[in-house]
Amino acid sequence: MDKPLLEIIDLHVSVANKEIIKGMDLQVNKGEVHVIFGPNGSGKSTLLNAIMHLPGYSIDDGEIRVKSQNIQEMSTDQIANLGIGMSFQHPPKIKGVTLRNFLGTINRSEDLEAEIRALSMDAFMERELNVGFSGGELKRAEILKLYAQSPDLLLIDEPESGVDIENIAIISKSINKILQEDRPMKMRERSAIIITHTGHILNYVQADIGHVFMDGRIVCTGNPQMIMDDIKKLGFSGCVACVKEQKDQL
Ligand SMILES: Nc1ncnc2c1ncn2[C@@H]1O[C@H](COP(=O)(O)OP(=O)(O)OP(=O)(O)O)[C@@H](O)[C@H]1O
Repeated sequence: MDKPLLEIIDLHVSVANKEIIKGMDLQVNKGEVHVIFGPNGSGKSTLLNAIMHLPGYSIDDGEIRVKSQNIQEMSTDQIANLGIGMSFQHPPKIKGVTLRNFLGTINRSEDLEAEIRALSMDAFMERELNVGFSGGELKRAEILKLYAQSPDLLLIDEPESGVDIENIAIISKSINKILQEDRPMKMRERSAIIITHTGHILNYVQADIGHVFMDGRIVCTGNPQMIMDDIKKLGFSGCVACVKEQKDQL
């Protein structure tokens, strides 16, 4: 059995002195795609930002292990070098650095030029990174960045927000390529955590495990499509009622 790619144990994270993640556990194994659903402001982005040790996110308790290594003392760069890549919900603009220069410094893929064309990013290569990019262009650039980086674990924050249906299909194709969807499941080396509001991405990217994240914790885990169907029918208030009912039965 391979070691888990990511283990999160009783994690507590605060931002601006406010506790946002209140004790959560998660394990991601090689080849698994996890999807996290949750209401606005519940702490989903905070989770991904904390895994990457971005500034402003304080890990107050608990542990994050990547490939069995405790990453507590590691910098964002060191975590990325362990094989974790993140695409942001709101990617930062970087003036003075072109998309071409940026990709050149991180590229580990063999066929980047083909993927630049597949994501229709040819015309953006000499532009400053994310400066003036539209919503769809930002997301295509983020996924191209992940493609170049070819990480073992992809952290994808809201790939479909601000993106039209055609672009979701283009972005998903690229995500599937990174996730080696052409291989039988057991042969896939890469994993992902995808945060989604609409669940639209599930029409294109096959997810194995779904989680509902509310008030700083995972409150439910199961089949992603079934969870999404329930959320569409009953809303997140339906999740609250379901979790309460299950607790009452214990
Ligand atoms: N730098 C910050 N300063 C103060 N509060 C912050 C900061 N960053 C995040 N928060 C707060 O932390 C909470 C969780 O935010 P987060 O972005 O993780 O939620 P989310 O579940 O990803 O939300 P959404 O679905 O709306 O993107 C929110 O209440 C947010 O206002």
